[in-house]
Amino acid sequence: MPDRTPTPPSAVPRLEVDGLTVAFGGLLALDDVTFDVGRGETVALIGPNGAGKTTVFNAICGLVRRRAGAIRLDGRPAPRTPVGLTAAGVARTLQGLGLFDGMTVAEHLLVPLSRTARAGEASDRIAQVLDDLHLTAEAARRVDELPYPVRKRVALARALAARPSLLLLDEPAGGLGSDDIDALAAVVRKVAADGCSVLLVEHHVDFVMGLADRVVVLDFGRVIARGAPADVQADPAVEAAYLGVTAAS
Ligand SMILES: Nc1ncnc2c1ncn2[C@@H]1O[C@H](COP(=O)(O)OP(=O)(O)OP(=O)(O)O)[C@@H](O)[C@H]1O
Repeated sequence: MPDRTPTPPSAVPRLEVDGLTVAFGGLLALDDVTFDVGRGETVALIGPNGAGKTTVFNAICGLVRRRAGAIRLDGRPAPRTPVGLTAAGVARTLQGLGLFDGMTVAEHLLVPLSRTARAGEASDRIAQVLDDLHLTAEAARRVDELPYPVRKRVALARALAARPSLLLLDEPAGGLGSDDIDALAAVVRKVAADGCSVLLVEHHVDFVMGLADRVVVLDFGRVIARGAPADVQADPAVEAAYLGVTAAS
């Protein structure tokens, strides 16, 4: 008898990247990359410069053409447009932050809410996110007047404003000091505890190992290791390709 037991919804990963292959001309930037992120899970994608981490994000967001492979959200093909991805609960931060000089902190948070939330709901949500990210005092400040660590918090706050259920974080700890990194880790832990899935690209090894439930290691576009942080850290192939380099630099 075939097993007709329906798969419980919680068993379907929030994000599946399945056999993802991306080429830029003759360069194979991603070669058959497969991993998933469960609900409320934090998965880190690490690897040396040029390994293909940002290209994974760009493929998930429909910004690069796939040569092969599938990307699924809750078991269904992921939308490939920004509007479709936002509607599907996906939010992303960028390495370059992507903030708009001249706009205030609060105005940045209004952007992702303007399509969906009613006015009262939007202002309540903005107040909540500003509070969560310790940005209330800066709400009316122009972002170009703020120091870099605060600008980074604004970029994260904007990504969180619409309550994403999948958050893609591109080097969130880059350029931050240890106090800001600890505060960031606390925010990400809370977001994940509330059920949001997090995919994290990051070079800061201590931050990754302390935060991620699982780690996927890329090198030259291929997955060379995956598993619990301690197992990945102890993997000789990872040491040779990445962590040894990081430790020495
Ligand atoms: N638009 C593009 N056109 C051509 N080559 C590209 C493009 N984007 C990325 N690449 C190349 O694809 C490879 C993977 O780049 P990617 O930026 O994804 O690496 P990464 O792991 O994110 O690196 P880093 O840690 O430095 O951000 C690199 O060799 C890069 O030069």
